Amino acid sequence: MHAVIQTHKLAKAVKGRTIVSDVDLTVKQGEIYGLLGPNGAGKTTVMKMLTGLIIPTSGEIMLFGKKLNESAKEGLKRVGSIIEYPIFFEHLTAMENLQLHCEYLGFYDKRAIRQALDLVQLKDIEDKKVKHFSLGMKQRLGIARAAITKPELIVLDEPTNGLDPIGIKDMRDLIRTLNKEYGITFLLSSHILGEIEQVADRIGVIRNGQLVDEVTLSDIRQQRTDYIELVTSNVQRTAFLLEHELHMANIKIVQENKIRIYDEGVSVGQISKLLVSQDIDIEEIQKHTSTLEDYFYHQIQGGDLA
Ligand SMILES: Nc1ncnc2c1ncn2[C@@H]1O[C@H](COP(=O)(O)OP(=O)(O)OP(=O)(O)O)[C@@H](O)[C@H]1O
Repeated sequence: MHAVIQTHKLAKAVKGRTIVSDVDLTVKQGEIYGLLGPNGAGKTTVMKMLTGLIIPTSGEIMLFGKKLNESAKEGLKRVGSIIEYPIFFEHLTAMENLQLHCEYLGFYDKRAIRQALDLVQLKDIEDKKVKHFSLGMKQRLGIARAAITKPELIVLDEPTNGLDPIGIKDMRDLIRTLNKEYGITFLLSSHILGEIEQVADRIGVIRNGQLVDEVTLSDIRQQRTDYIELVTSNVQRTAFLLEHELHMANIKIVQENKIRIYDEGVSVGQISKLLVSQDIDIEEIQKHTSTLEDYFYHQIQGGDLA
């Protein structure tokens, strides 16, 4: 599939301190890509480089297949973004804010403004000043502003930061709608796995300024393995019984008194019943499910992923 963003060894150092290094990131057309990492990992810095707000110290950015640099910023016309917090003129209405933005861009089209406001479903706000908007409404207005020029890519830095659960769900629905119905590719960032996994197709994990992994959520879900772990003083006989009585083929003795059963379709109850009937002591038996958190915890050890 066509790459909307592709970076090669992207790096940024500020006053001699490296904050982002060696980032090879690919965002494909039509996908929702989530950049996941703890606070301070470098997400904002990467997004600022991708949207031309700061200049990389080294490395390369390809935007829509063309190099992005100081003298070649064409690609940015196809990008809308909210980096950090969306700032508006608080004493003006949504419409007035968007009009000013369009004038600034040299692109004045009242219909486009109306469409953008409709797109984010901001209603009954004709006379309302932005200072009376909730944070969720401001985020929506930010997306409307980013969407005015009908971008093919929207970059959102922590779009759910500070929102309440309903606001978070609304934002997620909005991103999905814009992605599915308008084919807009998204690059989002978050430090909360639970949020990003509900909306992203693919996740890039960033830690200490480096992209440590890039995975699709469906791949991780397939890799997830569930097993039953059993502690007993008689592992040999237990293994024998499981194989011969319950016809299990996927058993592993992991310690002298511990067995893991990876076979599917067998319950803790069935196993307990068999072993009790054979007078085998069970010190412990438990089903383990490796979660997405487990997966990412290994990627971001010591991080504050929620
Ligand atoms: N202009 C700058 N000067 C000095 N340090 C900076 C600058 N910009 C970013 N940093 C530092 O680089 C690191 C990465 O910052 P960045 O804002 O990209 O992280 P982040 O992952 O977006 O985290 P957060 O969600 O907290 O913003 C942080 O330690 C930050 O303090």
